[in-house]
Amino acid sequence: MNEQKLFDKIKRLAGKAVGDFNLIEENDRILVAISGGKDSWTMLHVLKELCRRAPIHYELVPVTINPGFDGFDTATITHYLTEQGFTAHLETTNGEEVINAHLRPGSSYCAFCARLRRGALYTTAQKLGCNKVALGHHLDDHIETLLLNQFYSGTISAMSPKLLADNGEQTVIRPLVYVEEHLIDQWTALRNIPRVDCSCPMLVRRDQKRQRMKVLIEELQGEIPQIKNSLLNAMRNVQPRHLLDKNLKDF
Ligand SMILES: Nc1ncnc2c1ncn2[C@@H]1O[C@H](COP(=O)(O)OP(=O)(O)OP(=O)(O)O)[C@@H](O)[C@H]1O
Repeated sequence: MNEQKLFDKIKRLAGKAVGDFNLIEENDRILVAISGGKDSWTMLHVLKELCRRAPIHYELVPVTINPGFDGFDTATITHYLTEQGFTAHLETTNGEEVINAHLRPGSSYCAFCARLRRGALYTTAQKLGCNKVALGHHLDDHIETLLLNQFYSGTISAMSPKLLADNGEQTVIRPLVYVEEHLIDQWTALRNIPRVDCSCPMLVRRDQKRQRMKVLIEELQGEIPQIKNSLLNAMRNVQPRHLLDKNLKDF
């Protein structure tokens, strides 16, 4: 597929998610969370294009949380945002210091860092008058989380495409929920989109459990070609009657 066809496909899938879950409404001011990685850049391009053609009015406000790790390349992020016609909002946190001081032994560095970042995103959304926060999680992220939670946490849950944040103020949206990661990989490579990583000292050991889920799904895909769609459908087709949760059913 060429660059345009790939982008059209990604845009169609994101547009479907926006419609299915009512992700964007009139006069929304959406904080678009930009890590500098492929997923968030793709989300920004798609939302910008959908915004251009939308029958309703909404605004996009890209925001990057600088986690404070040495080497985090804010210059590339600012430059690319400016090139795309946006103003860069950078918020610097002392993430590394907080993590080093408060992370309990055995807890996940990445998960702790993500929680801190989420807090910083909500605070920034409030400061900038944004009622929504858009995150770049794609279909593979959703189904990996579904498996991770079953295998390691003993819950049947994943990530919602639309969820009121814990602070009760902002709504988190995930417009790439239907977009497979390989489409994003291919499109960002063809389009020469810059890739900035978080420069975290744990980067090489990062998310090993998630990586395991990724490999497992890839392995099974040989045998079950529709596995990703099937897992996506499982999240849309919960049958509490056939589960064991006493909170969902009287026994
Ligand atoms: N430093 C950050 N500043 C702002 N938003 C962030 C930051 N890091 C992550 N996010 C948001 O959270 C989403 C999920 O983060 P995660 O660390 O899982 O990234 P990822 O799957 O590698 O995505 P990406 O390719 O965008 O980096 C990102 O797509 C982005 O929207």
